[in-house]
Amino acid sequence: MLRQTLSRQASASLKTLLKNSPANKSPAALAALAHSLRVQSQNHAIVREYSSSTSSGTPKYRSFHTSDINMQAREVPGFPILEDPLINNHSIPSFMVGTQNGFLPRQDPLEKLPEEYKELEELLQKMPLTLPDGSKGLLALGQFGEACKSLPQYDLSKVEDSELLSALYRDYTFVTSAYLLEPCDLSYRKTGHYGLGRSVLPKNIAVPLVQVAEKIGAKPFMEYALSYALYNYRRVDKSKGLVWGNLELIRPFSGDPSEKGFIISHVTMVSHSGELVKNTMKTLEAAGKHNRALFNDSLSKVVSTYEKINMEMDTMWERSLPADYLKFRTFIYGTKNQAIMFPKGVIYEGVSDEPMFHRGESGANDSMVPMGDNLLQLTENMPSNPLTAVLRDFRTYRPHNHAEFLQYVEDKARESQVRNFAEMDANSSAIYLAAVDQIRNFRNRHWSFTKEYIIKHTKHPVATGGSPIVTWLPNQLATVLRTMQEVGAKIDMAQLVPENKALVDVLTKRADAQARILDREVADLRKEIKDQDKV
Ligand code: HEM
Repeated sequence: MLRQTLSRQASASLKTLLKNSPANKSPAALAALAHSLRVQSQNHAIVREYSSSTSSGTPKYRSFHTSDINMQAREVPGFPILEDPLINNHSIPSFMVGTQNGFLPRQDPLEKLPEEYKELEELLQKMPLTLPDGSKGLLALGQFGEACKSLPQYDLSKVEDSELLSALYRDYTFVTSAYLLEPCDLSYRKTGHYGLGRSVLPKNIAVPLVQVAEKIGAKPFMEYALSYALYNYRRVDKSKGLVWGNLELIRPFSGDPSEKGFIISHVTMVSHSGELVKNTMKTLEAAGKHNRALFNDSLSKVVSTYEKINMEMDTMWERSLPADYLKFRTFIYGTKNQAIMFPKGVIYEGVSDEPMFHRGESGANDSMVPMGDNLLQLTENMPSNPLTAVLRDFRTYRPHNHAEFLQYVEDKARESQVRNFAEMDANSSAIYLAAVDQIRNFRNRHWSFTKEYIIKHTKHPVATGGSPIVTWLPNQLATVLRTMQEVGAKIDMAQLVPENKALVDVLTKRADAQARILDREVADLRKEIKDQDKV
């Protein structure tokens, strides 16, 4: 009944939106809008429920049901993707997959809160370890927790503007993480050990945070896309692009230039994701229709887009220095699988007496690599083990529309048998191998980041997202390398055009060598860092 009512509300809002919004003319935009409203109505029905199970350590806050949402989505053919980001629309969610905005928000993030939230805005301005004028902020002085006491408990129940909701969610998650992790940061800077975080989130923070999280269908804790990285940039010159040099952070924790480099590098990479989405959809369509020429062309474009993204990623080394990472990392830890900081989770005062546990902010919640994993059917080639279960869990920590889209790509690739279709033709196989190699390139560089930015500086066994630091990333990288070996071994080299022959030769040899090195590295690091089988 509730669902029917919400559906009726959704279609009424759809009519109003279509009437008022001249930008919504394209069929894809209309389909996406209709879909979003159905999803919104569906989500409202779901996210308000709380799970009763707590003793097992499962989060009390219940996550959404992808399958329910998919049932709704079947009414439109394929997955509705925004061709126009509808930047003037403040009703549909800020995060909706599009061929222009990709996985970035439809509108640039709201930079400053309206006057009625001035106490929250001022608190955030004074929060960072180092303020823009070089002086010490509240976190450096250990005064943030105390300062939170004077924050009014705003009532957010009437807020409906999606842009404002996104900004409030971002800002409350920043306050929450700073509040909970301030003691850990102080302790880490003094002793090199994190110690206990705060275990109770006061109600003037917890209640509005949960209100806004419910409204946008998110977990009430900092997320990669919805707050820390993809909703945290501003263009210096509004007429210029999303490029390094034209982007600043909205909310820093530390104010260190390396923190800005770390976050903004994610944004500049994701700025290419629209192109990736477009060609992923074309590849799926081509495989479904057995259209070899379109398949080769669109999958080649997927490869060249990942190349751009990987080149952008490589600039991380100079934009954010390995020696600086641990200076700002403390604030992005989660409360799940963090036995040292949050052994009993966190109680949200005024919301529930049961503790909640959430994974911390992590690039694992970015959607570009999961989309590639699903398109190339790598996800289903992952071993069936607890580490792969963590990968699945990470996929619930992102905007609903991204999660649904990833599910769609996974289902569609399986239905169209993307890998088999590629393997039926030697030259398509070579392009498929090149696409998997881009995912290898990403994961291999990423594994180097993890060794250089983290493992060299701390023996803390768990990453910010709550995964075991030595074993989790190699679980996926090893799958990629194994897939390359499997595919490479089946290619009939005599059928390849000369450039593909050279390519296949290089890619398969490199995959063999890297697989051997990775095994050795993991075995050695397991001796240095404990608890690597705990997930
Ligand atoms: C200094 C740079 C970086 C470091 C030290 C780093 C560290 C990590 C760690 C430790 C994880 C494990 C998950 C967890 O948090 O529990 C992770 C996962 C991940 N990160 Fe990063 N990261 C960096 C940059 C990036 C960038 C720029 C991206 C781009 C979007 C990214 C995307 C990912 C992805 C996709 C995963 C999941 C990996 C997989 O599926 O195998 N990371 N990151």
